[in-house]
Amino acid sequence: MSDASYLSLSKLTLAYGDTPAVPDLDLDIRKGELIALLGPSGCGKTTTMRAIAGLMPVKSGRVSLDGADITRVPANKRAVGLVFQSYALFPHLTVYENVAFGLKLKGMRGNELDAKVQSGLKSVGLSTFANRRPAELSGGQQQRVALARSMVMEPKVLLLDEPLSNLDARLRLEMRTELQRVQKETGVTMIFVTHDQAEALALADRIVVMKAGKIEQIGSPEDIYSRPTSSFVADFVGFENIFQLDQGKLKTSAGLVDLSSQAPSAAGLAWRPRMVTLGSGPYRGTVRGTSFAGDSREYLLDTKLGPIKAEVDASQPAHALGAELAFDLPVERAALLSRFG
Ligand SMILES: Nc1ncnc2c1ncn2[C@@H]1O[C@H](COP(=O)(O)OP(=O)(O)OP(=O)(O)O)[C@@H](O)[C@H]1O
Repeated sequence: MSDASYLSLSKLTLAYGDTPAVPDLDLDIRKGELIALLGPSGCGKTTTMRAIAGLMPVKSGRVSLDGADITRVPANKRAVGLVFQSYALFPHLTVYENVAFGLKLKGMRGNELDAKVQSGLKSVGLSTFANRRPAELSGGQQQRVALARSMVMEPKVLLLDEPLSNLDARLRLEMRTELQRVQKETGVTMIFVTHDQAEALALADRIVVMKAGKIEQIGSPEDIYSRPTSSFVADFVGFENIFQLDQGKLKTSAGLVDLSSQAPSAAGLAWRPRMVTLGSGPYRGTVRGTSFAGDSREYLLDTKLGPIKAEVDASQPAHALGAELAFDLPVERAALLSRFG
């Protein structure tokens, strides 16, 4: 095992009966990494997590962890923790008893048990809530109990399935920081599933973008945000102006359109709205829609390239609906897509 493959999925194929869900997946995760599995509904995120946890039979391929093949090892013998979106706390047990539950099953008792539970509660800031029951806690606090309950088991890998999706916006931000802190403090390898790109960008060391059971791109948050390599990833992370290149020109519904400078070698180009130059350039558009977003203003333009979205600083003079504007899609600012469609 190298450092780069603490948890390794090799040619992993997963199916529900005869319906394939994940074909031939390869993924290597380093010890101590915080990984986000990101992708639209149905792309296979949960299925992949279930296979790592041992809750899904593997059709073919291999899962290895810390140098051992765990493909056929039962879930409770894998040292893999799982935190569900619904927390799954025992309602009749106190916070303390919930955190102690798994340790007791392992036979831990007395002072050793007490010390572990106290330290688990402390690590998520819930020491003073030990005697409450789950129903007497906020969603964020319940999530912390679920986290503490998994962490005290000292898993080699902790899997979190949409861990923040049941929380309101403020708690979500709070728990993001909390998750990151616990992960950095303990150094546990964490994989979390999300379909929220902002969450993945904010939390992860590396993001794995999945599409239809396959990995579309793996990279740092900066890579995924700024350098998507396919039109699918570009679209998923908020690029709006996405074009296929054909003979060095932009392919549009009205035919091929020249670029404003030499075409790079790529299958396609993509621009975020704020990468579009508004007010000068070789193209013309008519303002069809405008929306104000505090710091910026977004324009929807009707153009011969099709609809173009541009975003400018709100301090710039506003343009009225129907105004004719020049614009540019600067080639040097575009994301270069090596795969289109
Ligand atoms: N119990 C099941 N039986 C049959 N097919 C299933 C089952 N669970 C999931 N699938 C299928 O497997 C594929 C992957 O589903 P999975 O739940 O892993 O996706 P996901 O990315 O986690 O989606 P979501 O974000 O909606 O949870 C989908 O095509 C889905 O329809």
